[in-house]
This record gives sequence, C-alpha cells and structure tokens, in this order.
Amino acid sequence: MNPYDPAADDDTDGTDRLVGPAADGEDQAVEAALRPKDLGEFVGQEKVRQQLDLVLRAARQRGATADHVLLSGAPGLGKTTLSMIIAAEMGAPIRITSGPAIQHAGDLAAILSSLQEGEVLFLDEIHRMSRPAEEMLYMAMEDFRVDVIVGKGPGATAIPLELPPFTLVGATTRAGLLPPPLRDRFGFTGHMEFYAPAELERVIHRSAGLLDVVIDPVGAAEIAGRSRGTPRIANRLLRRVRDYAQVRADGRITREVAAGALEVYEVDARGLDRLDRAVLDALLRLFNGGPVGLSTLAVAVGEERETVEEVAEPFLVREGLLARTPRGRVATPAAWTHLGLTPPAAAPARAQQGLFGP
Ligand SMILES: Nc1ncnc2c1ncn2[C@@H]1O[C@H](COP(=O)(O)OP(=O)(O)OP(=O)(O)O)[C@@H](O)[C@H]1O
Repeated sequence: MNPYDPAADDDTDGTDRLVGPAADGEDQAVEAALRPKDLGEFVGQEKVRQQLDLVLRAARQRGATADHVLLSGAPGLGKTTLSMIIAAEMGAPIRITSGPAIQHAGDLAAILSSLQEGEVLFLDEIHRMSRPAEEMLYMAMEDFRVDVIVGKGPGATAIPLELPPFTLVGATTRAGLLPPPLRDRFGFTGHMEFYAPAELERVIHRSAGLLDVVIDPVGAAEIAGRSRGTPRIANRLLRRVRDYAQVRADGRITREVAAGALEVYEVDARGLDRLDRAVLDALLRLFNGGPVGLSTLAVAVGEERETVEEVAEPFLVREGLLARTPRGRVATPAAWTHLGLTPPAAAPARAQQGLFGP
C-alpha cells in the first residue's frame, strides 16, 4: 500500500483538518461561547493588549471615538475576539463584515452610511477588498465622508455624504499586502503573535471551565503542546479530547486521556497531523532529506502543489523542520529526529551547516 495514498484519508486536501487554523462550522457555533469578553480575560498578546488598553482608555477619557485599529496575524489568533472586545470596552455596537463581501464601492457605502456614532466596524480580510471600495474607505477613515456617485459616464455626479465618527477595526493575515495609503490611515496597528504553550494552557483551562470539563494541568499542557500556537486549534482539540474522555474514560482529562485522544486523531506531540508527517516522511525517505522541488514532493504525497505549499509547509517551516531553499525543499536535522529516522551517512558534515541534502 502506498503510505502516502490520499484516498486513505479524506482530510488530506487540507480543507477539513483538526489542526487547520481557519474556523469550521463547529468552531463558529462554539466560538461565541468561548470568546473572552474584555481585555482582562483575553490571554497573552501582552504588548497588543497593553497598547490597545491605552488607546481605548484615552479615547474614553476624552469622550471620543477610538482611533482606527489594524490587527494583523495568522488565522485563529484572536483578531475577531479583540474587535468585539474593543466594541465592548468602548460601550459601542459592532458591525462585522469582510473584504470579500465588499466587492463594489456601493456595498461599502451602504454599510458606512448606516453606522451609528461610535460604532465599531470590523472588516475581516481587509486586504481582499476591491480597489474602488478601498479608495472609498480612505476618505471615510480620514474625513468621515464618502462621495456617492450617482449616474454613469459624463453625467455622473458625486454626492458627498457625511458619516458619523466610527472606529474601523481591520484584520488581515497579510499586513504586507495592504497598500501603504490604507495602512497609514490606521492610528494603531497590533501584530498578533503565535501563543506560547503556557498561554495556550490558560486558554484551555478557561475554555474547559466554560464547557464544564474537568482537566488536569498536565492534561492541559498535553493539548497546548499540540495546538500550533493557536487558541482556535487549542479549543478544537479540547473538544475532541473531551469526547474521548467521556466515551473512553471517566470524563476527566488527564495527560493519558489527552495523549490517547490525540493519537486517535493523528495529531502528534508537536502538533503535526497526517499530512504534515506525510510530507516530511516523503522528503526524508524518498529524497534523502532533499533538496527536492515542490512539485515532485507534492506528487510523492499524492497532493496538489498548493496544498503542500499553503497547508502543510508554513507550519513545518515555522517549526524548523523544513526549509525552502532556491534548490528546493530541504529537511532540517530536527525533521529526522522528529520522525525517529537516522540521517544518511554523508549527512553529519552538512548537519553542521544546519541542513541535510545530497
Ligand atoms: N487571547 C485569547 N484568549 C482566549 N481565547 C482566545 C484568545 N484568542 C482567541 N481565542 C479563542 O480562539 C477562537 C478564535 O479566535 P478568533 O475568531 O478571534 O480568531 P481570528 O484571529 O479572528 O481568526 P480568523 O482570522 O480566522 O477570523 C475563539 O473561540 C476565541 O475564543
């Protein structure tokens, strides 16, 4: 049997992974209940939290609307949660939309013109907004005004429309993709980092309390270590471990229960899943650690090039298990250790340079 046969696992296209960072249907249903409601409850991200606290307190003291806020960072790190906290801390309502939902300037004009004074407008994936909408947003952010174009061609006229002051919270996974004029119009930019294991343990304990699950500190540590620095994944793993604890144990999450559950779900001690390990395994066993081209590696694991590049590789690179080099993908010494394999005999000399290859 081909050990990399994608038919052996429906999840290998990367769209439905237990360790995928994007929200799935179940996440969306449960996340509302698990969201911290104020900055005090929000775990980690010390810098962003402190800076934001100052921005919001100062605005409150002045009785003003808070400055526009840009939050950048990987999916599942808490950008939506923070935007809701901003609204709550300002005692303001929040409107939630996303870049892809705003394809025409008119879509944006309709939203902006219906905002209340002080309202928070959360624009997720702001880098995916259409160009005309983006240009309309510049003026709205700066002057609280938009020009609504009526008619077409030479007879078209721009009717200025005053807007109440509002706070735009933009979220992006790719801050570098934002045009500078848009980036410059945010008064505050917060960069969200991946969470340390100890912070994820706090997230897990908090969520376990809300879900009414009893969990040992070592059980929480076991889940945290496999959560890829991401609270959304930590919460999702917690729910799967809770199922296992209920069906196969006495409901209590201990280290053994957490490890047993995550073995069933094929999430290993470092948070790699089946697809991640298949990529590493092929790189090590079939190509001696590389370098090997992305397309060849993708064929070897029976996946699309994009799936390997966008779904598996970012975490492997972040974990220091795989390197992207001009000559192709290369396994690091840590990759051999992680899969319990011995590097080829010629490898030690190259290991001193930090990489293996032919
Ligand atoms: N700092 C945190 N403390 C506690 N829970 C958190 C924290 N950050 C995120 N979470 C939890 O993780 C889940 C995902 O968070 P959220 O939806 O805010 O992420 P996001 O960055 O907006 O993701 P996306 O970019 O995919 O929209 C939520 O259930 C939230 O409760």
